[in-house]
Amino acid sequence: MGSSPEQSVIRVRDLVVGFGDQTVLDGVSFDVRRGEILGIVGASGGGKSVLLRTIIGLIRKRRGSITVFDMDLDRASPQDMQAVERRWGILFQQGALFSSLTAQENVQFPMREHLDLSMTLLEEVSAAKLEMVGIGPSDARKLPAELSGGMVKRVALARALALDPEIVFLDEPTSGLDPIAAGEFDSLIATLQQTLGLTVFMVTHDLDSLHAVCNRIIVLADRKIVAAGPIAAMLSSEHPWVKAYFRGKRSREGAGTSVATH
Ligand SMILES: Nc1ncnc2c1ncn2[C@@H]1O[C@H](COP(=O)(O)OP(=O)(O)OP(=O)(O)O)[C@@H](O)[C@H]1O
Repeated sequence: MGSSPEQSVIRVRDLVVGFGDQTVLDGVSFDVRRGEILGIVGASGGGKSVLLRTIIGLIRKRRGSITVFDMDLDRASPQDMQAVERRWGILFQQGALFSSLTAQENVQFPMREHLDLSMTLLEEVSAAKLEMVGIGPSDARKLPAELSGGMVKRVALARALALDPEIVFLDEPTSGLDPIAAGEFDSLIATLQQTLGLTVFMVTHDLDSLHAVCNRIIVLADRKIVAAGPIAAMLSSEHPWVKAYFRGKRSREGAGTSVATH
């Protein structure tokens, strides 16, 4: 097929993923546009993480195509794949830092693997990445176990940004954070997206994140995409799950509060 519009950095078409008898995603198609923050929501166990992990190649799909930076991943050679992987960063659900390495060493890890930097430069660049996410020099020397949950997420984000990626994949980045820390993390993501021009693919349950930072939202239900669009489209959707999620009792609407961003 011909090439896609330039601004689509990820193109997923007719994706089918399953395990044994279970079909988790059944004919999912969507685009991620350059520079947007796309939120993925859906019921617990509905396949959000599976979708993320399939795109990055950790889960094998049954059918469909995934194109990243105009490269059909099925046709990518190992070298092509390596080149694509260098252009994305990933923040896994629990942060997934190496427990025996300090925060700064964790950030240096992908740099050591992919870049040929002197020790001095490695120190400087990793310190700058940590600074960017609000981690100062004394915390940079701590092990993950000595950091708070919010700090671990920040360090994991710095590590995801280590190679200056164009896309970052975030799997529930604010889960486990108190509302203030979650709000700070959201602001950080929005700021980084604006200053670095990142494209962000974010799996989340966090309604505040969806309201505050996502340009567009995709809703997964019954193995398919049942709604896609900005928050306004979610608030006016009549799909039962979308309605319950965005306008139900636990939503801002349901709680009777006005929509405010911070
Ligand atoms: N490696 C695997 N092997 C077998 N089944 C799996 C595997 N990974 C995920 N699943 C199944 O796929 C389904 C979707 O899981 P997934 O983790 O994507 O849900 P989710 O939408 O991210 O949920 P949550 O919001 O609770 O994190 C679940 O039924 C899960 O048990």
